[in-house]
Amino acid sequence: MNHKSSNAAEPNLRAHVVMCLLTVQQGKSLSSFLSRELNDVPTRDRALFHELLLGTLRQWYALKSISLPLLVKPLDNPKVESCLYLGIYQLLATRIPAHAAISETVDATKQLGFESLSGVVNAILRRVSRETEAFQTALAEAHGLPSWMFKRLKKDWPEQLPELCQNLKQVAPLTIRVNQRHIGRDDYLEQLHALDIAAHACSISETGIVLDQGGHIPDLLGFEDGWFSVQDEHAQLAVQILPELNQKSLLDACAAPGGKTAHLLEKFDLKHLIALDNDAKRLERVYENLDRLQLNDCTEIDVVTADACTWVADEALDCIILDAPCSATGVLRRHPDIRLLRQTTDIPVTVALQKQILAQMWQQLKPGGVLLYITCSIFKAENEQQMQAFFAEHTDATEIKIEADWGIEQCHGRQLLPQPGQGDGFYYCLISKNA
Ligand SMILES: C[S@@+](CC[C@H](N)C(=O)[O-])C[C@H]1O[C@@H](n2cnc3c(N)ncnc32)[C@H](O)[C@@H]1O
Repeated sequence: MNHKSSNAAEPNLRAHVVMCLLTVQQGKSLSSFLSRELNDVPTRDRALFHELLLGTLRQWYALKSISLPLLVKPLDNPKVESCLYLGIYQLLATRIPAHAAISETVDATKQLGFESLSGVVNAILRRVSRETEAFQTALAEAHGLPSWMFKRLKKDWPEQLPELCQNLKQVAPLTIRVNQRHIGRDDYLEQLHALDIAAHACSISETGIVLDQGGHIPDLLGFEDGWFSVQDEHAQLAVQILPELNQKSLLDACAAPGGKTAHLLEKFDLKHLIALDNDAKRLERVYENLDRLQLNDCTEIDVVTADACTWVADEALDCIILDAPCSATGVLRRHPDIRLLRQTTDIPVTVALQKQILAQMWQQLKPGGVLLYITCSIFKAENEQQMQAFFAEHTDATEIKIEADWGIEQCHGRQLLPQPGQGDGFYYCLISKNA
């Protein structure tokens, strides 16, 4: 990405953040470019750069709603608009002194070539800095979602809506899954505490630990030796829900980057595991993860690049995990760019793809076998309603009710919504094929 300014001055950190905000507005996901951009940032500034970029995206629509009334006429300029949101974010949600936030952001506006509009940015930021408390209240009260997403969630979760919107604006905790083949959770926690690392056991996942402070994960005890993986608590429930699978054949139908594949191998002594995905690049991460976790030689493993809409197994399988491609609205806290990237028109397309993959995978399952359908979506169209359509069309399918004290029971399956300090939004439905 070229983030050189139109004048000769080297762009400051805020200008660099604004260029990244613009890249997201143009439709690129953070995961496709963030690590490259971070490499261009001096080490001492990386944490600040990361916080400003993700924080502004997290609050994007809330910042938009509170800044609109401050404009005499619409800015109609995505770069200057981004400068404004970034500036307001710093004033209302960080400890950066107001004078520094304002001057750096106004400089960035100029460096990006908008000298004439820098006065508007300056005036609005000064006003926000004079009335911080009122604006902080407005920011906290804003739902912070694009209006189509808000309307859909209002329809799907009317009772939970206010809390849900607030929770979606939070930062997700850093959660790991302990590799039971190397060390037990209690032992690992004890070792972390002995190193003065604040951490606690997850309440629902049997293998999860929440790290109370961030940090550089590869430096954490046992990382190189495969003692743990980073994985959301609610994502860890997939393997907890499944029946015992020792000596069974299993297909992980949308496997990359292999979070659930690895967890399956940590828990069960499978006869055969197929990890399938249509993204060869993402599948490389499955090899890397299984290698680090030392899970390569405990089972016969095939990693397959193929389209799950058409792929046919050589032999029918005992169990299929279908972690379907989805809107990823359940993981907005970890991927705040999804707020800007996802469009309402994406949803029916995604639902149709899920339906096609599900129908194809169902044919690869043995009679008597089980399929676990998973999404990290909080939209009913991808979850409960997808399952209603599936059961209506597949008379050889019977739901196995997930009896649990977590999540919300749906007419089919269970829905987890993002919880403060805990897991993300996930949906699970367990289905058996009539023998
Ligand atoms: C939610 S992610 C899977 C996460 C993975 N199960 C884990 O736990 O690490 C969904 C995956 O579906 C894959 N995918 C999307 N469309 C697909 C298709 N038609 N066939 C196979 N895989 C597909 C994507 O490449 C992506 O890796």
